Amino acid sequence: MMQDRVNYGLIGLGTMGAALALNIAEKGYPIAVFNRTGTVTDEFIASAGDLAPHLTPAHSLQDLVAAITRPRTIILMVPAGPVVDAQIEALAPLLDEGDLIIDAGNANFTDTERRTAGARDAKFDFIGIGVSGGEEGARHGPSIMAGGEPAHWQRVGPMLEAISAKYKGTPCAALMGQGGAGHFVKMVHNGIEYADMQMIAETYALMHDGLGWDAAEVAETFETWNKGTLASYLVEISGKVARAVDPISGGPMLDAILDAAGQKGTGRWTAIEAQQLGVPVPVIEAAVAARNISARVDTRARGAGVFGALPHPLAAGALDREVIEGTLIAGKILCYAQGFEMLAKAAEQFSWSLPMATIARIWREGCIIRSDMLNDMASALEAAPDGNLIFAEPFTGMLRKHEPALRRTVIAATQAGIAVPALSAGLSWFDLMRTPRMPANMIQAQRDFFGAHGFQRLDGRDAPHGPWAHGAQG
Ligand SMILES: NC(=O)C1=CN([C@@H]2O[C@H](COP(=O)(O)OP(=O)(O)OC[C@H]3O[C@@H](n4cnc5c(N)ncnc54)[C@H](OP(=O)(O)O)[C@@H]3O)[C@@H](O)[C@H]2O)C=CC1
Ligand SMILES: O=C(CO)[C@H](O)[C@H](O)COP(=O)(O)O
Repeated sequence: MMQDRVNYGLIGLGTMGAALALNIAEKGYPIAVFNRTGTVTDEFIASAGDLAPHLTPAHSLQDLVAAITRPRTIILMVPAGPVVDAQIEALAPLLDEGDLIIDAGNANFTDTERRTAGARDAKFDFIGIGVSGGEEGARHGPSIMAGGEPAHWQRVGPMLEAISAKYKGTPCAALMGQGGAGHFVKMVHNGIEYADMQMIAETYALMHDGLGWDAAEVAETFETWNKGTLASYLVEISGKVARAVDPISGGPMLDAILDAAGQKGTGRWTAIEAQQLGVPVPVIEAAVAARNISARVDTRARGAGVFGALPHPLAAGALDREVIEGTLIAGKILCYAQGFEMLAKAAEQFSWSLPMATIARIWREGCIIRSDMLNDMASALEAAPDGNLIFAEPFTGMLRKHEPALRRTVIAATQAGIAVPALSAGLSWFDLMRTPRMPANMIQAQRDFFGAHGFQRLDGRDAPHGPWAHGAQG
């Protein structure tokens, strides 16, 4: 049998790497694979079935590099951070001119910028790509947000498009821009993912704790919503999750799961970068904070003991399924508007020409935040790439329609002590976005009082300081 010509290699046969390697091999790109723990490689090949002939196992980095024909393209699918640096360092002496390392994990974009710059002095190239879709997506078609130069995209774009998800035949993979652009977009994707998940979880609390619905009613609600405006992967899986039965207790699976959300960092990075850019993304920030609070299980139990446990049931007739659906629709629009505004600001700050409409398009399939709404978002961003989605139809009209539901929900939830931090952060942001005169005049006066920072007058007259300036303290 003729040997496959292998141009690709992959390091890290964990959840994502194994699935991605099979996807790549299946799409006609034979690939050599290496994993730190060699038995994992052997088990991977043994279970690869028909694809095994297109997968070349390697048990050392030297073997991996030797198995790949030049110019080599080697994909890293290992934990973000120092592990990526260690892999690059170990690979560097083995590589030749024109070889390319692709970090496909969830790297912090600043690391990708640093590594890209470092590779300029080396003989190999380096790019970072964001991959979303979990294990299933990696295996059958993820959404891919690539960083790098156009020449890199020319080189690996056809393979990335081939393995990506397709939305009505269009590949959900695209070049975002130079350096860390791909990983930045993936980071914001994950920030939105945190917010979307948190808002869904808040609606679950309203139904479960507030209205006292059982798991079947909650599941049926998510299933119904998934047939309408909210149709999305996260609402779909929430229905499946709510319907799942714990094989041990026989009760709802959700009732058996500890209420402490994990996180690997991408949501937190989104909030940090948003602050650095001066872009308000309060829904995402609230979602990150809610995960942090969820992890403080003991403190919450102490708080319940000292101050009385919450939540209480909702007042009779306070909310129903339609109102909560409208609430989630409004919250989702507000959160995506914040995420896209952050991307537009980053493009300006980092001199990236982020393809805003394309980002919405490649998120329509394959990724965790895929949803029907992204189709209209792509059209709106096509017309106004720098525009805030709340000012674009159909979202302006949808917000007008669903704002009363969001407000009613936040009021009812607050009265019952059902915390809805992401939904209420969305509402406050929306309220501020339509408040011509904020109380920031008080802040300006305070700043001038204690620090002689000055302010502008509404009437345009010169007024470097207020009448308190002479007695300013501190
Ligand atoms: N899981 C998901 O849904 C998604 C994950 N990602 C990102 O993809 C990357 C991989 O994630 P995932 O597949 O879930 O992770 P896993 O934990 O499933 O796999 C990690 C892989 O990295 C290897 N590895 C771990 N530590 C080292 C090390 N010090 N040196 C060399 N190899 C090491 C492991 O090898 P060994 O078998 O020897 O332990 C394993 O192959 C991460 O950056 C993650 O954030 C991106 C999108 C979705
Ligand atoms: O990138 C992903 C999905 O898009 C990964 O699943 C990531 O791990 C999710 O983030 P976290 O673990 O912080 O919830």
